Amino acid sequence: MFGGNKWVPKGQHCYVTGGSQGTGLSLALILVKQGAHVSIVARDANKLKQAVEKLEQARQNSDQIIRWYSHSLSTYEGAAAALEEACKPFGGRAPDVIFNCAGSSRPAYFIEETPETFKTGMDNTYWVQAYTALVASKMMARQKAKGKIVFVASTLAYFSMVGYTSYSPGKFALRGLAEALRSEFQLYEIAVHIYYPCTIYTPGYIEENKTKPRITAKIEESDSGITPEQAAEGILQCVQRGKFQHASDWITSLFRSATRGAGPGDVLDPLRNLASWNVIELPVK
Ligand SMILES: NC(=O)C1=CN([C@@H]2O[C@H](COP(=O)(O)OP(=O)(O)OC[C@H]3O[C@@H](n4cnc5c(N)ncnc54)[C@H](OP(=O)(O)O)[C@@H]3O)[C@@H](O)[C@H]2O)C=CC1
Ligand SMILES: CCCCCCCCCCCCCCCC(=O)[C@@H](N)CO
Repeated sequence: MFGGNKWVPKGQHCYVTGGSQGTGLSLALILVKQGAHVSIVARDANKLKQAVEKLEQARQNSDQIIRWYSHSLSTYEGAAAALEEACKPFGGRAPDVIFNCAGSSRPAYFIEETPETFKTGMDNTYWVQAYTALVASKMMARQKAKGKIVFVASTLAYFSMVGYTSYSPGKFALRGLAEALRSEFQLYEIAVHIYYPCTIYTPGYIEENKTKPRITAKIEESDSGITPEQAAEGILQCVQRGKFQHASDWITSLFRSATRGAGPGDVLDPLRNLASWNVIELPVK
């Protein structure tokens, strides 16, 4: 209760999806520096190789297993193959922690979406994390392993706005999944966490800005954003503080406390609710 059992990465197998760049790579680096075994998964093999070179430079001891796996995680087959391969060096044992960082966003006006782009939006927000949770939890339950599963959502999993019709529904869905799993996985002692970042200055952010409607970018100016290192620290804090849900910025905390769902709140929520009671509608007026 008083933080006595802080999770320590050293010697743990951390499975980091989206670990080839941005937030996932920053997280992988922190974990390697703290002595963890780290497996990173993404699609582009070249980026993965380069990322592993960086991780190797941060290695703390010769026992650390640091590997990359190239798979698309938005299909069940890809998610299952990636996890199976990554567990081989550990004798097939499930990872201690699954960090679901993979995801991407392609903002646009809704009427510009096609059935394909609209569906890809869901693949790269919801399925890209949900299938990994499914294969990993089957493995953990079968092995009676008390693992941890962490999701990375977004401020846009608490509220949505113009430009994000192909992105925020999938992030909202991750929230629904995490809340259900938090309840259900008490059966297996698998811990579930979900982190809600605001804007993160990453390669993915540069990419999404190429299609972002100007009005969307304008509204986002209220959010000062964080670095991938700060986001990685936020993800780690979820696990180390044993927090089911966590955000690193006040705007996201405001939206969380105003739309609380089934997760536990904190003592500042009543104050936040007072503060957000009228302002929260700003972006849609
Ligand atoms: N940047 C931001 O402003 C915000 C980001 N987020 C969320 O945070 C997470 C990290 O974002 P960010 O750091 O910007 O990431 P980046 O866009 O910079 O990197 C995304 C990573 O995920 C991998 N990836 C994407 N799609 C797939 C897929 N289908 N299968 C396997 N790997 C995939 C990419 O590799 P590859 O393409 O080679 O597969 C890459 O490693 C994402 O879930 C994102 O939605 C949330 C709020 C704000
Ligand atoms: C007093 C309250 C005022 C509230 C004003 C509204 C502020 C809007 C902040 C939007 C933040 C979006 C962050 C997530 C971005 C994201 O997930 C994408 N970059 C996708 O990667």
